[in-house]
This record gives sequence, C-alpha cells and structure tokens, in this order.
Amino acid sequence: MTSQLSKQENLKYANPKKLAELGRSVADRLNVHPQVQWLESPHVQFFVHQNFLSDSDCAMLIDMIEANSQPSNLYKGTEREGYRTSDSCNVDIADPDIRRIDDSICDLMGLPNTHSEILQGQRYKAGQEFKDHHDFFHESEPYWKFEATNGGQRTWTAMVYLNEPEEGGATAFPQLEYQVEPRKGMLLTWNNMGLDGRPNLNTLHAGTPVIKGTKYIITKWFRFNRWKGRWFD
Ligand SMILES: O=C(O)CCC(=O)C(=O)O
Ligand SMILES: [Fe+2]
Repeated sequence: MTSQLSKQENLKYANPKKLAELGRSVADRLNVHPQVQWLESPHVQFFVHQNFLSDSDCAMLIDMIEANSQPSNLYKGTEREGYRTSDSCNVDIADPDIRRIDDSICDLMGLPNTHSEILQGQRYKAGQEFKDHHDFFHESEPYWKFEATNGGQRTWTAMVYLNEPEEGGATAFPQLEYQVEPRKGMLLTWNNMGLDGRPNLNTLHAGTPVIKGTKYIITKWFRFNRWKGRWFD
C-alpha cells in the first residue's frame, strides 16, 4: 500500500534532510548535558538521564495514572490481540505540575512543546506488556495520510520510569541486543530517525512483560511539525 501522498507533499511532513538536522541538534545538546549519558550505540541516537524526576513527581504521576487509566490503544487499523496490554492515560495538561514536567522534558531536548504529543502515562500490571514496535509512523500505512498533516513524523521519544517493578518490565531493543531496566525517575530518550533522517528500523523496541509488581511510565513523542492534537495553546 502507498501513503497516497506525493513525494513532494511527503517532504513537508517527513523531510529526511531536516529530520537529520533535528537529530544532530538534539544529540549535540544532550551530549554536552552534564547529567546525560550517551548509550554508546552506533545504530541509534540513544541517551539516559538518571534522576530526571524527583520521587515526589514520580509519586504524583503514579497517583494520576491510577486515577485515570484506560486500556491502552494501538493505532486504529493496526490493532492486534495481546500486543499492547497495558493501561494508559492522557495526563491533564492544564495541571501546573504536568505543564512543568512537560516543559522540563522539552527543555532537556531543546524541542518546542507545540511539536510534541501530550504526555501519556502507562501502567503495566504483572503479565502486561507492549510487544515489539516502532514509535515512528510507517509512511506506507493508510494512517500516515492523517498523521502526516497532524504533526508529521514522530521524531524523538522520551520516557521516564516512575518506579521499579519487582521483576520484568525492561524496555528491550532487540536489534541492538540491549535492554534498559527501569530505574525510578530515569529518563530514556532516543531518536526514531536514523542519521540519514529516515525512519530507523533499529529502534524496534518493546515494554517486556512485568513479571512481579507494577510498572509505571510516562512517554512523550515529539513530532516533526506542530501537533494538531494539542488543545491548550
Ligand atoms: O514500556 C516500555 O518500556 C516501552 C513503552 C513504549 O514503547 C511506548 O510507550 O511507546
Ligand atoms: Fe514505543
């Protein structure tokens, strides 16, 4: 199936040259940040920041997720039984604490919050998982035509672990043969585009099943253009 967009149109929504520049500018910023560590992958621009969120912010977000979670969605038309079994919530972006946390992630990345989706909270109970997937949009899928004009390609992902489940729940990158164990307050971020500014298949990842305890995270997806789903600007 094709994206039904002309090559020329597609450049407005996912321009490899500009996406490569964006990747470099974020990576340059993160590389000189004293608290950010580069996870040395030649294949993916990949970083962590320990203790990005305080214990009290983690606790506040967990309470919010507990109060507002609904079963997680997969993209309409791409649903597969058992693929994403966690619960999710869109946080209340009018809440000043949420705005502060949202802004602090944008500030870390050097990306405008207008070009990002609302933070999403997720809860995985024992046995729940989010199987291998890419966060970028597959430009050959029918949904691309909508997402192209709704903010364009998903560029960087930033997620923060709000707690440490007793067992399981790592974020696994099978192509990199690498997995990140949840650490309370730790932010993990990667560029879903490659150095060439095109969707990077090496970013395939999964939230592996929680075996014991519960896992809570927040995730933020940055977009190439202004995200039209935002209602508060
Ligand atoms: O739960 C995880 O560790 C990964 C979550 C994830 O991949 C996502 O929210 O896109
Ligand atoms: Fe993901």
